[in-house]
Amino acid sequence: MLAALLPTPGVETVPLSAARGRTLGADLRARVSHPSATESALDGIAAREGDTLGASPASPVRLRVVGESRAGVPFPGTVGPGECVRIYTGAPLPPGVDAICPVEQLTDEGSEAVLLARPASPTDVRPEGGDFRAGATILTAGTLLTPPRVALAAALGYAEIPVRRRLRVALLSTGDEVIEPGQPLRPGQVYDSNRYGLQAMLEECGCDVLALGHAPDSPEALGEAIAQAGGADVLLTSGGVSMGRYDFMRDLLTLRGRVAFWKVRMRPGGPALLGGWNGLPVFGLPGNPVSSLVVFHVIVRPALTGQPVGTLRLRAGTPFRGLPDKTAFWRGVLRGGEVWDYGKQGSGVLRSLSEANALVVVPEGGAVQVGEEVEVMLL
Ligand SMILES: Nc1nc2c(c(=O)[nH]1)N[C@H]1C(S)=C(S)[C@@H](COP(=O)(O)OP(=O)(O)OC[C@H]3O[C@@H](n4cnc5c(N)ncnc54)[C@H](O)[C@@H]3O)O[C@H]1N2
Ligand code: MOO
Ligand SMILES: [Mg+2]
Repeated sequence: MLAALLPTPGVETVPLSAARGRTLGADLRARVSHPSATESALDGIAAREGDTLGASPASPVRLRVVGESRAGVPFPGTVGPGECVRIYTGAPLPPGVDAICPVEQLTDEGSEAVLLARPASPTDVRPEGGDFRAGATILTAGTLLTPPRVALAAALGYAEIPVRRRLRVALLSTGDEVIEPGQPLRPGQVYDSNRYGLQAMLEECGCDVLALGHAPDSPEALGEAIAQAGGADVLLTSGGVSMGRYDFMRDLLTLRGRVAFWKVRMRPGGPALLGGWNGLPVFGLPGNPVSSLVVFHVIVRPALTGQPVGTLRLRAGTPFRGLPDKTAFWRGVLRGGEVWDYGKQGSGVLRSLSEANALVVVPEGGAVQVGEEVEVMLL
């Protein structure tokens, strides 16, 4: 799917402050080492380890204080036998020094420090390059820039970084009965929840949304609406992909574009479609509100972002039924380290999707008993 249909977006440069949620466009090598020098992890005094070995409350060790090393302001000299410097967290270790005694284990008498315990070095020393070394490739192209990775990019020495251009995704709701929220609702009509849910999911994964609004159930109107998607990288539609007389998406794409796949052995989301229209990839999501959002979660988002859906394994607190010919993605809730069936699994029950916090993946033909482990996607 990725190789055949989706464009590889170009790369642009953005300041680090605008990088969160973007995808890295090139490998990043460390421009510096971190730490940039071997430094202390504690506030205390730094000395030669050999001078400190016997220190205990019963036999304190006295060392002459010859200066201090602060973060960013190293001690300029060398520390000799019987000497020490005051040192602070992040400050470079002066030459000759290899042990840190924290303030909690010494008395500072001004010109002398009295050590009451033997330092627990080398754990309190952070070696130069212990996090990363200058020149090493630390972040690779295609990586999603989470907040810790933005911080890491800054630590590597980058003020701006190459990121993949945001995908421009056109979004179209279909259905004669589908109307804008806020209007009076006649019996049989439904507010357009898919448009807002899908738009929010697209924004969450860093896409620019081209809102095409809504088209009624006619091939002509659908064709006209789809033609408005020019300039987008991908089109997402919802509704009209199943078996009804007024479900036109598949026929329309078969006649005027192409269909790469229609129907996926999953529930919800069974009638999902992937096709093309003048070179534009088209995801036809089912109209049922839960189905469209679950297909987005399981298929569309990984395709758009290149990021696999993370899963974990949890014990089932309730049984989960399986389906003979489909993988089921049941709505679940996490409770006491287990996952429980939310119930109300109908594809139109949007409220249960909003209250669930997990999709429980039950493989085709399987069923899960209480206490068994099951694969879970967090929502
Ligand atoms: N005979 C069969 N019938 C159905 C099958 C099947 O295999 N055989 N599949 C069912 C499954 S599974 C699903 S899922 C739905 C998919 O339906 P469509 O994609 O054709 O969607 P519509 O018919 O247009 O609408 C279905 C349902 O969703 C509501 N809807 C549509 N758009 C929106 C929107 N933007 N916001 C909120 N709700 C929306 C619509 O009113 C309908 O209730 O087909 C089954 N049928
Ligand atoms: O597969 Mo449909 O999506 O059950 O409702
Ligand atoms: Mg239908």
